[in-house]
Amino acid sequence: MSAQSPIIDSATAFMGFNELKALLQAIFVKHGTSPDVAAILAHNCASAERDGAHSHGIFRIPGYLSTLASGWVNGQAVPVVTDVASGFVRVDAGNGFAQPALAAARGLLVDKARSAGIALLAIHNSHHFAALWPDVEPFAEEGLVALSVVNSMTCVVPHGADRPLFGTNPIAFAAPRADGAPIVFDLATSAIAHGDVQIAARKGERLPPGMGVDSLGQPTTDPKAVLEGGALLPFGGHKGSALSMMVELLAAALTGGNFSFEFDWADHPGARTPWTGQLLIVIDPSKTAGQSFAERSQELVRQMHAAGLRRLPGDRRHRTRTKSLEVGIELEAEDLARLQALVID
Ligand SMILES: NC(=O)C1=CN([C@@H]2O[C@H](COP(=O)(O)OP(=O)(O)OC[C@H]3O[C@@H](n4cnc5c(N)ncnc54)[C@H](OP(=O)(O)O)[C@@H]3O)[C@@H](O)[C@H]2O)C=CC1
Ligand SMILES: O=C(O)C1=NCCCC1
Repeated sequence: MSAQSPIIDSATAFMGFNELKALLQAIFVKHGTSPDVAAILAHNCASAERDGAHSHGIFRIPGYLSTLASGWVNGQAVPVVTDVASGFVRVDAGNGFAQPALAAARGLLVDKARSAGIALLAIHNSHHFAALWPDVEPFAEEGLVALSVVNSMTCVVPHGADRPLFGTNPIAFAAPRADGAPIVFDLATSAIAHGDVQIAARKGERLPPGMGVDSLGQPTTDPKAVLEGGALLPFGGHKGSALSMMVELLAAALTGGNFSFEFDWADHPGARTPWTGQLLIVIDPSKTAGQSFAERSQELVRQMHAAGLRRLPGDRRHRTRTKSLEVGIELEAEDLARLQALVID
C-alpha cells in the first residue's frame, strides 16, 4: 500500500505504514518531543498497530500525550551512552523514553556482541510504554539472539502476598531461524497486560477468571474493579511471580533503574509511563553454535509442527503484518479522526 491518503469507508480506515508513522511523528512533535524521539516512538507505535498488537499501538497515544503534558517525562532527552567494559553498555535515558536510549546504544551493543559473543545493555532513568518485541526482533533479523526485560508500575500482587508490588513486567525473546521469520515471543508476567484490562473496561467486557482482584483482594472479572483500586495476578501462580521478581531484579536493580514500586507520579496528574529500567542481552550464536544455530532453531520449529503445533508465538503478528502491508493498516475511522485532530491547532 502506498503512502497515499487513507482509504476510509464509514467505520473503517486503511492506512499505509509510512503514512501512519508520519501522522504519529507529527503528533509526538506537536506534543513536545524532539523530532528524533518522535521518529522512534512513531515507528514503534505504527509497527504495533501494523502487527495487530492493539494494546500497545495507537491506543497508547493519549497516555503518551498526557504524560508529556504532565512534565513527568522528558520528550527531548538525549540519552548518554557509556561503554562500561568489554561486554557491557550502560545508558542513562535522561528521564526520556527507553526506545531512543536503545537506538543510541544499539550499534555499540551489536559490535560488542559480535566481538565478545555476548553483550549486555543496561538502560536506566527510562520510560517504556510500548510492546517489547520491537526491541528484540531486529536483532534476530541480523542473526543474533536477544532477550529483554522491562519493569512497569505496581499493579501485580506477588503470589502469596497481600498487596500489589510488581509491575506487569514483560519478557521478550527473539532468535533467528533458517527458514522464516525469527522466533519471537513477548509476554507480560501478569495474567493479562494492563493495557488489555483497560481495553476490556472501555469495551464493557469481562475479564477471564483468575486474572485480577478487587480493592478488597477478592477475585473479580470486572476490569473496572481491577483498575479502580484492585490489582492483577501473575500468570501461572508462583512461577510467573518468580519471573516477575526476576524482571524487577534485572530491569531495575541491575540497571540502576527504579523498581516498579519506587516511583511516585502523584505530583504529575496525567502521567502514565512507568519510570523504570530495561535490560537487553544480545548473543552472537555463531560464537557457540557455529552457523548451525539457525538450522537448529528451524529443526525445533519443524519438530513442534510435526508434534501438532499450529501456532508459534509471533505467527499471529506476522499474519496481521502481512495483511496490513497488503491492504493497509486497519483502523477505526473514529480513531483515525481523533489522531488527525491531534495535529490540528
Ligand atoms: N512496556 C511495558 O511495561 C509492558 C508492555 N507489555 C506488552 O504487552 C504486550 C502484550 O502482552 P501479553 O498480553 O502478555 O501477550 P499475549 O498473551 O497476547 O501473547 C504473549 C506471547 O504469546 C504468543 N501467543 C499468544 N497466544 C498464543 C497461542 N495460542 N499459541 C502460541 N503463541 C501464542 C504471542 O504471539 P503473537 O504476538 O503472535 O500473538 C506472544 O508472543 C506485549 O507486547 C508486552 O511487551 C506488557 C506489560 C508491560
Ligand atoms: O500493558 C501493560 O501492562 C503496560 N504497558 C505499558 C507500560 C505499562 C504497563
